Amino acid sequence: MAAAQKIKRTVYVGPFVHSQSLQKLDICPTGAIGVDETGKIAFVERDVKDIGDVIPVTQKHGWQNSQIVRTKDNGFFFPGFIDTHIHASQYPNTGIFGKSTLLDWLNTYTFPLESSLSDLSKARRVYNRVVARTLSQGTTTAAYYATIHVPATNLLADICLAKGQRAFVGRVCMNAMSPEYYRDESTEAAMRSTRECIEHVRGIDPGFEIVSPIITPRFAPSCTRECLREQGKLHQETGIPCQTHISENKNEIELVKELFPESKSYADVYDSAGLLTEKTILAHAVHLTEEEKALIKEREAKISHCPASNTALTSGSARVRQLIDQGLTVGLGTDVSGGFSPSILEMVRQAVWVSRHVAMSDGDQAKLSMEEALYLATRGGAKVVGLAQKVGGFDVGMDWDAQMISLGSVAEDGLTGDEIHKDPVDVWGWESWDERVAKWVYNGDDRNTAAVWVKGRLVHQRASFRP
Ligand SMILES: Nc1nc2[nH]cnc2c(=O)[nH]1
Ligand SMILES: [Zn+2]
Repeated sequence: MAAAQKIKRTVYVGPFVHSQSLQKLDICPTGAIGVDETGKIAFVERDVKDIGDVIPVTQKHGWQNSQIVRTKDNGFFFPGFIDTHIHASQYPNTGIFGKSTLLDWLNTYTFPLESSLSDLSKARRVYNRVVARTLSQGTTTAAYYATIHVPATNLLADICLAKGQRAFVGRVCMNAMSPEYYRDESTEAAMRSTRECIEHVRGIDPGFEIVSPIITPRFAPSCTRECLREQGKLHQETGIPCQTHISENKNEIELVKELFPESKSYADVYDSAGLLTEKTILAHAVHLTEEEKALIKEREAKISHCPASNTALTSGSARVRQLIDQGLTVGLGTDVSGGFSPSILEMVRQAVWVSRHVAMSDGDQAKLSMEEALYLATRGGAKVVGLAQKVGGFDVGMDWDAQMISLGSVAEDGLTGDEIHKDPVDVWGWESWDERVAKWVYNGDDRNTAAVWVKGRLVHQRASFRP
């Protein structure tokens, strides 16, 4: 059964920051957020006169005997990050990509590693670590690709539930153009395995409250038409979300044209199979045509922007400003291990940098601001995974999927050698709140992530954090 954690009513006291809109951050230095026993946000107070004395707030809401959790050291609460695209199975290869590009990278680095997770003890090591690592970096929701293996995929779902990370866990379907040693032997076999994993998740979390299955055709080249169609039928019958890759790399696009000459486009291959819907996550979308963008918008399919991966594999620079301006829904993805980091905070930076390079050729309007990239990492990502009403911000009625950021004490003289390593950010005391957030975005890392909650449950904390 789902880890139905009974939790205590808690008031989270201190500054909080979350996206108000795509362009605007809502920064509230004097906040108090009440989270009830089910992990839902019950109230949000913005003008706590003395955050040292929250009795008046607790009395106002009749929450006298609730637990109090305070920020400290120039800290603030921020919504949990949403990783809309990550290959849990590829985690050991993080940082290993050499000078490869997608299609050779798959054969050289990726298929060998993924196929080795048939060894369940290896899968256990990899999956325990990638869930622990991403939680430590504030990722409260992740859309995971596993491998073709049923036991290992079920294990990933078990680990996410046990550790309390919200997750979409996808058994990868690939019955074409894949190595003999690593492929589904037929459409029937692929669908049987996928259904087994869906039923496993239904068994451990019947309401998909924390862990949900997700139908995962790897990408068009690695599935026969029949296999794509069967997954499309399953997607339409069950309403279970689906994730895949699209238009990442120019050679891949040419390959799809050769393999599916009857289709009008890459997006049309998925659409013809019934895989292009409002519950579909399309990773990359670097080289979409105008027609494809219009079709994706019409189907309300979602986009996962994976800046680190697109740069590492020289796939291209996604025109995110254009995608947003044309009304497409965009979130961020680490795309480990095409991407070199499991950190969504790093993806916020990478999305800003990729947009700067686009701007150097397309003009300033292409630049993404820090605020916009943080929106993509939270509310945008929540829309991509279909949880926009539940997570991504601090609104009453949402779940407390949150992280406490601590920027450390104001910089003093006389730090000893080792102390300088404690905090990656130097705060001087004269910064505005906007400036503090900017310092976290551009200089911060997991050393600043003091604690992480999912649905009100404390799922990660640093030793320095005492709830
Ligand atoms: N980046 C990336 N693109 C893909 N396209 C198909 N499979 C993959 C993968 O594992 N990573
Ligand atoms: Zn991917």
